[in-house]
Amino acid sequence: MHLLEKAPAKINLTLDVLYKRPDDYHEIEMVMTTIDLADRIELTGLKSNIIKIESESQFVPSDERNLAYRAAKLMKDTYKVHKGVKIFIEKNIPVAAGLAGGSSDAAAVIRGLNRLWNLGMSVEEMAGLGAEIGSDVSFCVYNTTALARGRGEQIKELPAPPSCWVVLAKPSIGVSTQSIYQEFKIEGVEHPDTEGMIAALEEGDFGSMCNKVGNVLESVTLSMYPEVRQIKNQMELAGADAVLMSGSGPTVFSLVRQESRAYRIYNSLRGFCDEVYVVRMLGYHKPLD
Ligand SMILES: C[C@@](CO)(OP(=O)(O)O)[C@H](O)COP(=O)(O)OP(=O)(O)OC[C@H]1O[C@@H](n2ccc(N)nc2=O)[C@H](O)[C@@H]1O
Ligand SMILES: Nc1ncnc2c1ncn2[C@@H]1O[C@H](COP(=O)(O)OP(=O)(O)O)[C@@H](O)[C@H]1O
Repeated sequence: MHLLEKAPAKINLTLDVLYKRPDDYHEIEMVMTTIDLADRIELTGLKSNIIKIESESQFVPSDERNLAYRAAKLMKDTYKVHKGVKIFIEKNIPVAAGLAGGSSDAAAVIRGLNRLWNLGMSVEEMAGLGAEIGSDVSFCVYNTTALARGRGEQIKELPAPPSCWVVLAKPSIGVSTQSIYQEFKIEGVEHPDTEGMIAALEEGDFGSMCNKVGNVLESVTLSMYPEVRQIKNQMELAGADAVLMSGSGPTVFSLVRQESRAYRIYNSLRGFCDEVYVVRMLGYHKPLD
């Protein structure tokens, strides 16, 4: 048997750090949503009891370091499944970019194997298992717009953002999430208005959503990588309605109401940034005026 799962990227509309925990993780609060830039995961049942990873991308490991492999292994071990699977990953999401590509692949494998092996898991069960792989995997299992708390694994679904354009630009550097959290200092931090962002989504208010974006990790990554600041400045100059770095970076995104302006930003960035995308938000809330 053979099946497909889409694994979309996420962006952070907010990311706040509340405190550092004794287990060395940070207690966080973030509003995230999925966008129409996705990896494609193909699962094929195998008679032999192995997990095989295939991808044409040179950037993802094809062994047990791959988060998709770890998801399949965890599913097999937890549910004592004595069957094999081949996982083909069509990689479209930039790697180590703050877009949760690896986490989304892992989540898609969990959703897909739940179907392939008829395990009957609920979304909550799949998200709980996903949390054992990484902090962003639970959100990716839900594949929606949500408030994530704890170390990222406590998920509360929210209404989808008002429909708009998203321009993404990733400079040609990879950023280690761990190193950004390590450099982060809580003293003097300007916390984003998470409640205000939730209210903006509930009201479907595009302008208010743009006013409330904020990410406390942004200044850490901007100070380490000047090219990220350059992209941010360029997007602001080209007329974005809101500009923010996603996750620990280095991808920066613009939210834009008008399609023509989204392409103006896209064209203004292509000169000095190889990876630029224009996509839409996923999910539908309310059309813009
Ligand atoms: C910053 C965020 C925002 O969505 O995403 P990305 O930039 O990676 O997309 C997440 O918090 C990242 O999630 P994820 O990449 O799954 O993190 P994990 O693999 O669990 O952890 C990687 C490392 O980040 C740090 N970490 C992660 C989550 C958290 N709440 N506190 C932390 O301090 C820890 O040092 C950990 O060792
Ligand atoms: N399926 C996968 N796709 C992308 N990266 C993966 C995957 N499996 C493991 N990785 C590793 O995970 C790290 C983080 O990748 P990714 O999830 O793309 O970034 P981020 O957490 O910044 O959104 C990379 O160093 C990469 O080598």
